[in-house]
Amino acid sequence: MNLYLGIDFGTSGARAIVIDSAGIIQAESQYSFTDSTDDLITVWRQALFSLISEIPSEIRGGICAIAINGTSSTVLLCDRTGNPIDSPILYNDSRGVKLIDKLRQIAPLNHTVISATSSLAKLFWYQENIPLIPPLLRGARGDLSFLHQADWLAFLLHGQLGISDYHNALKLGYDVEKLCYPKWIQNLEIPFQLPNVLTPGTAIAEVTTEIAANLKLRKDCIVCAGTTDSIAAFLASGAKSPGEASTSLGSTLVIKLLSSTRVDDAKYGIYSHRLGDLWLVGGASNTGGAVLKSFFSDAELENLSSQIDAEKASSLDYYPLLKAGDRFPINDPNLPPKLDPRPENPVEFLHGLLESIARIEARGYELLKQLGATPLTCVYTAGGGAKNPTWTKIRERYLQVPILKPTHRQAAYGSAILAMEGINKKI
Ligand SMILES: Nc1ncnc2c1ncn2[C@@H]1O[C@H](COP(=O)(O)OP(=O)(O)O)[C@@H](O)[C@H]1O
Ligand SMILES: O=C(CO)[C@H](O)[C@H](O)COP(=O)(O)O
Repeated sequence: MNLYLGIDFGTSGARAIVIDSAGIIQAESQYSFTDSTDDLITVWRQALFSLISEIPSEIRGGICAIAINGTSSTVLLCDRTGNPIDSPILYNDSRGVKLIDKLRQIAPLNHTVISATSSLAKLFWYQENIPLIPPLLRGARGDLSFLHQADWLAFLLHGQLGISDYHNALKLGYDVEKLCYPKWIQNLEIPFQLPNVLTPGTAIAEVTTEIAANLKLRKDCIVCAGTTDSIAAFLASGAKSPGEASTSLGSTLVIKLLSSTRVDDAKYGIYSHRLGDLWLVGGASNTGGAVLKSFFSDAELENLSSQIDAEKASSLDYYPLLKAGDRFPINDPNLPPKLDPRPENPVEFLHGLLESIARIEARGYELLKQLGATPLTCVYTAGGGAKNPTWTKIRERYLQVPILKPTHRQAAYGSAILAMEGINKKI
C-alpha cells in the first residue's frame, strides 16, 4: 500500500500525518517546540526525525512520498555541507526594516519583497552582517546557500542542497508567473547560492541511503518540493472554487482566498501565491493565537470562550500583538500593540481579543475585495483557533459569509495531499 507523509513545521510545534491513496489518515505524530531550550536548528532536526520515528514501523515502511511545509520567509544560511552557519531568521522577524529603502530601490513598486519580514530583506541582512570568508580560505564553508526552513528540512532527508518551491520562494522575489528569478534579482551581486525553485509537490529525490536505514523508510521513498504552512492548511481545507478561502488561526492569523485574479500590494502586505492556474491571494498578520496564548492556556481559552455571548459585540477595540509590528493588513514594522483597557473580568477581556482579531480578519478580506480579488463566498478555518465555536460565530458576524468545517484543519494533512498529488503528477 502506498502511503503519503505530510510534515507541518508551524510556530509552536511540528506535526506529521500519513494518509493512504483515499486520503484516509493512517498515522499522526506531533512535536512541541515550547518545552525545548535548544537552539532552533537542533530543535528542528530533532523534531523532523522524531516525528518520522514515531510513526508505527508497519506504516512508515509504506510511505512512498514526503512533503514538508514550513513557515513562510523563515530562512537560514548554510555552508556547502548544509550546516547552518548562523541562526535562522523567523518569518515574523523584522530586522530587515533597515533594508526597506534598498528594497524599494531595486524592486518594482509595491512588490511583495518590500517588507521588513520578506526573505529578500533577510538575505540582505545576512549579506550585511555575516562576514564572508575570502574564497581561497573557504574550505568546507565553500559557497553559502540561502534556504527556507522547508527547503533545509527536506534537504536533511534527500541530501540535495539548494532546492525550494515557488510558494516558499515568493517572498525572495521569485517570479511565479514566468517561473524564474526576475532580472532585477539576477543582476544583484548576491554572495550566496539562491535555491533552484520547483513547483510545490514536484518529486526531488529519494531519501538518502542513510536516512532510509536510520528511519526505516523505503529506499524508493521520494521527497517532494514543499510549501508554506498556510497554503498547506488551504490544501487541507477542501476549498476548491474561486471565492472560497481558508483562514489559519494558528499562532498567527493568515488568510488565503482562491481568486481568478492576482492581487499584490505591499502597502497592505497583500500578495498572491500561485496555485495551478489560480491565485491564493492574502496576507499574514502577527496577530493571532500567540497573543491569546500569552494570556490564556488552551483549557482557559475553551472554558472562558464558552461563557461569551457571541451574538453580542464587544466594545473593546484592540490590535492584539505580542510586540510592535504587523505585516497585514497593516504592513508597518512599528505598529504598536493595543491591548488596553484590560477589564478585570477575563471573559470580557477574551471577548475583546477574539472580536478584535475577527475585525482584523474581516478587514483583510475586505481589502482583497476592494483590490479586485474574486468575491468571498465562504471561509474554512485551520489551526488551533478552528476548534473555538464561539470565535467562529463572532467571525461570521463580521465576515457575513458561512464559515465551514474544513475537510481537515491540520496543515500536515495538506502537505500529505501535496506529496500524493505531486508523486502522481496531478500537480
Ligand atoms: N480554543 C481555542 N480558541 C482559540 N485559540 C486556540 C484555542 N486552542 C488553542 N488555540 C491557539 O492555537 C494556537 C496554536 O495553533 P496551531 O495551529 O498549533 O499554531 P502554529 O502551527 O502556528 O503553532 C495557540 O496560539 C493557541 O493559543
Ligand atoms: O505567519 C506565518 C507563520 O504561520 C507565515 O508567514 C505564513 O506561512 C504566511 O505566509 P504565506 O502566506 O507565504 O503562507
